[in-house]
Amino acid sequence: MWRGGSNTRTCKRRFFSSPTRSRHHRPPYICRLHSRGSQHLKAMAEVDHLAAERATARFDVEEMKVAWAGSRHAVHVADRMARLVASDPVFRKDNRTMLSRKELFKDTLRKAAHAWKRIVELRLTEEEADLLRQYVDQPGYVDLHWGMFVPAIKGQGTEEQQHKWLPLAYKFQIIGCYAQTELGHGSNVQGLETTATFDPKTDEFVIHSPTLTSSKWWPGGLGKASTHAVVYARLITEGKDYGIHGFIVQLRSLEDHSPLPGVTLGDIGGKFGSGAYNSMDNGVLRFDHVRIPRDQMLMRLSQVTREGKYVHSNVPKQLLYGTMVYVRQSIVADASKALSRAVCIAVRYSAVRKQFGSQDGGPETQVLNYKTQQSRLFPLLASAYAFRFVGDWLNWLYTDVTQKLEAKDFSTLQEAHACTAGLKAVTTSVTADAIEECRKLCGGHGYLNSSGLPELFAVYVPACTYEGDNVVLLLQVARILMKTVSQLASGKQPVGTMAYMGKVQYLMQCKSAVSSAEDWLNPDAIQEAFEARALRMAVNCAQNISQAASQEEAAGFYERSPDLLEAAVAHIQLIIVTKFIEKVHQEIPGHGVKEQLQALCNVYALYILHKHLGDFLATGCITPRQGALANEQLGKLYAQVRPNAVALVDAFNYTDHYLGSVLGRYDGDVYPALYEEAWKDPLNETVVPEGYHEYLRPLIKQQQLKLSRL
Ligand SMILES: CCCCCCCCCC/C=C\CCCCC/C=C/C(=O)SCCNC(=O)CCNC(=O)[C@H](O)C(C)(C)COP(=O)(O)OP(=O)(O)OC[C@H]1O[C@@H](n2cnc3c(N)ncnc32)[C@H](O)[C@@H]1OP(=O)(O)O
Ligand SMILES: Cc1cc2nc3c(=O)[nH]c(=O)nc-3n(C[C@H](O)[C@H](O)[C@H](O)COP(=O)(O)OP(=O)(O)OC[C@H]3O[C@@H](n4cnc5c(N)ncnc54)[C@H](O)[C@@H]3O)c2cc1C
Repeated sequence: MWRGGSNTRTCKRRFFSSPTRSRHHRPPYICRLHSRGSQHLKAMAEVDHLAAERATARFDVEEMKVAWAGSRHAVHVADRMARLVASDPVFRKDNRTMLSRKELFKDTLRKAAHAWKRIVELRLTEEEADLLRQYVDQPGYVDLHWGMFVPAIKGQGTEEQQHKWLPLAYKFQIIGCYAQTELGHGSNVQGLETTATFDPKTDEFVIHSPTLTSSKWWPGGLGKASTHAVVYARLITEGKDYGIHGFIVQLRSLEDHSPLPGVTLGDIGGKFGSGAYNSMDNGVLRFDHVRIPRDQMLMRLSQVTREGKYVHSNVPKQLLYGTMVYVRQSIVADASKALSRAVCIAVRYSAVRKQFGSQDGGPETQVLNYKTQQSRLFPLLASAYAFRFVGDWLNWLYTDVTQKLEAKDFSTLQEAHACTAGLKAVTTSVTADAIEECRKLCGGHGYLNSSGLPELFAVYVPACTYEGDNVVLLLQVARILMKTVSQLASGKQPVGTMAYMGKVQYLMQCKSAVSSAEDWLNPDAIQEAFEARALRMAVNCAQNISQAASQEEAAGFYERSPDLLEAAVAHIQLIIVTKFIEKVHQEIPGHGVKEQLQALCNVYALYILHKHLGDFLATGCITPRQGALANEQLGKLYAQVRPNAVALVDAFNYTDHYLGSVLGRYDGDVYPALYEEAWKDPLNETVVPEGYHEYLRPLIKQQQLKLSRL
């Protein structure tokens, strides 16, 4: 083993004591490896430091890959696309955090262009192309082009409008973004100020930014790349303000990319962290009476006639928010990806890392064997699987609602809104916190950029804000919960994910029958406790709001909003638990796969129960003794997960390129990688740093002079 410390220390001392080394030297450890020839390096690379961990797995990893990806086909396609990206030098990303903003942005343009070239050359399907872009793993204008601009036209454009604009977008003859948020308003969409005033004389809309706060602010891809935008503005015709509507507006010349007359635009500046979301050109945009033809108003939901008459189709006006619902749904699926990446890094590294516990010169303890490490890490592993399955279900729900909308059935619109908003809020908040927890689980090395975790955190954390601030979205769920509770008295039966509220008589007074730790393995016991908790919290809020008799209902809601948030979270956690339980009830092929998922499902549910024990106790759903039994069972489940942990993260099937982490390497050969990575830092290009002669030497000399005078 290379870790015969003394050699390394000698090399290091010699290296640091040599002031005359040339630029781009290699560190002595690496030289030593090279002097032994590439054969030795190859042998080193082939060592699987995690082989022993993989050997203890009690299930078929290949079949778990299928369960995770959704189908054998999905595993196969994802595998092909991940390898295609990993083997292409243009998609290199290990230097990303060292690039300046300008270099990073150019690198993003280059990657996007190259990805498109490969998609066309290889005639990739839409599914393959989406995966390829995902594995390129660098936020950029294409995300908004495909993710919001195209869906906005599809969802809100008429057939003629789709016919005109979509082929241009599909072939990248135009590049589009989604320009909704303004400097003064993001959450409050109805408060947007940009105006689109119809001029019947010319059959045009005049798009204008009347105030500083009406400047569009944040849209991704707007700053530097987009030629067009779907702009949300207040529609004014015949002197009347009809509220927010979408318009397709050209922003830049298709010849030289310069802004069109009346358009002022640019990038809004650097963002949190190195690399990360700085590859995206989030932009600012102002209009000075910019004219567009009337037929560039997205007219599927409402129209303005040639004469300037406003006509609203007989559909709910909230369909205007359809693009946001679509993206919120995809963000839930993305949460499981980001979370599983972080967990994969932390689990593999925790199996490699050893601290303390050596007896008689024997090996030290793998940190993964510490119960505290397990109790912090395994719930996150379980959450990654939970979010994956609830994401699949949400995708089904979204497709189902879309089909119903096509048939003018709007009955499930509220359910789609509540589920997408609530699940987006809970999964992104948990994932952002979990990435940070994984960083801590990796100790000091987790703080290095080369661990991949700082960048993953920085790129992920805005997910708690974009597509709806999580608190604002949870309050939407709470409002729907309150509406549902208020309708119970009239005998209206709740449907979909609210259906459990129909069992109000039972759930308000039921007592958990759990009397041993093993009883908590019964899914019915879990389901009942979660349903009772969620319902009782919602009913308590409703009672508190109505008891504030002197107040208007809205004022009561406002007063009680912190409690309402918690009630909304309880409802969403119930959905996640329910969908996980439903998943493990299905037939799942593969030796031991179902058993592992069952264990993870129980970990997820009992961890939430333990974490929110106060809710369960305060609402009287369980007793303190039952709470303690749940915790006892949780400990047993962690022991069950332990031998399978590495294989459970292998099942995510991530390439080392996609993970982008020296700590999460598949082969677990962490230390040489960490060591080599350090030398790549630009600061190590010279042994004596720039600035030495200007600042360090004079300081040291001055101090020496002072001392010599004493
Ligand atoms: C290392 C590198 C790794 C890289 C990879 C890491 C992974 C990264 C993953 C990336 C994934 C995706 C990338 C995405 C890019 C993000 C780009 C971001 C884009 C944006 O942010 S776009 C802007 C989004 N803006 C918002 O979300 C605004 C939020 N506000 C609102 O939605 C609304 O204003 C509101 C809902 C809060 C309030 O609306 P309002 O009209 O005022 O009405 P209310 O009075 O509250 O409600 C009225 C009724 O309408 C119902 N309602 C509200 N919304 C909807 C809806 N969407 N659908 C259906 N019904 C709705 C509401 O329930 C009320 O009903 P009621 O009258 O009570 O019956
Ligand atoms: C990285 C990134 C990319 C983005 N991309 C786009 C894009 O492509 N296109 C686009 O149009 N927009 C985009 N946005 C904007 C984004 O959608 C908004 O920032 C988001 O919707 C939040 O709105 P806000 O900034 O107005 O927050 P605010 O609403 O100002 O939030 C500030 C605080 O007020 C609280 N708050 C607000 N309202 C309430 C309430 N009613 N009750 C209780 N608390 C409340 C919030 O919880 C938060 O704590 C992006 C944002 C980011 C960060």
